[in-house]
Amino acid sequence: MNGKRAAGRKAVEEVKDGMTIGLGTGSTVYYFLEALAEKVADGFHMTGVATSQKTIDLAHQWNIPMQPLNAVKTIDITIDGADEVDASLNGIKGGGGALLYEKLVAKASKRRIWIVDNSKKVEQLGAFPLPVEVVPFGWKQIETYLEEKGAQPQLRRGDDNEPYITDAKHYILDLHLPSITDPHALADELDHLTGVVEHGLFLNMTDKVIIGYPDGQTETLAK
Ligand SMILES: O=C[C@H](O)[C@H](O)[C@H](O)COP(=O)(O)O
Repeated sequence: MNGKRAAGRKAVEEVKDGMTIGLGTGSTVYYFLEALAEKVADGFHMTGVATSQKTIDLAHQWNIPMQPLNAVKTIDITIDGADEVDASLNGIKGGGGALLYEKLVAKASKRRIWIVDNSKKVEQLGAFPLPVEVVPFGWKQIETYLEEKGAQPQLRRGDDNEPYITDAKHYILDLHLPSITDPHALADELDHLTGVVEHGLFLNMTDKVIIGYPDGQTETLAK
């Protein structure tokens, strides 16, 4: 068993019959969805709200009942992955490009749980490139500004070498920062930058982190 699978399958214990469940994105969430689909096949009732087209596709494939975010009043719990998480349970997300919808779903959720393997645990955020979602119009201006700030932005590209396009039709600049000493100050700056739609700093946005280990064990960090 790998750590991602251990964390993904453990998270299924957090969901209860009748819940509206936010469904994150990524290779760890894949295992959660797989386990959830098994429960649904056994008669478990739930409504899923996806954070990406990839997750919608998987949910449809596995007969997980879904509704769009606009169709639900509130989300009971969201299970999502993360690219890095520190001891204060702050994290970087968006390695898979889903940060905008993930943040919207997280904000609409009463409880939020991240599932990660042990490689994602860090002392300080920033080794993982920080995704910043920007509008395509004038993205070069934002790149230049961030370059001058020393953030080493790099336009994310797809396999075809064309700019990667998010589900909301934006671009992503990945920032290569040496480390993030003050995530709150950086988040504040990015929040106020014209043309930036969202960034991958998720601060105070999870209640619990389930960490999976290669031997199949899990560890839980909670606030
Ligand atoms: O945009 C993608 C999400 O934030 C993912 O949850 C994150 O990148 C972790 O993905 P994975 O579980 O594949 O490492």
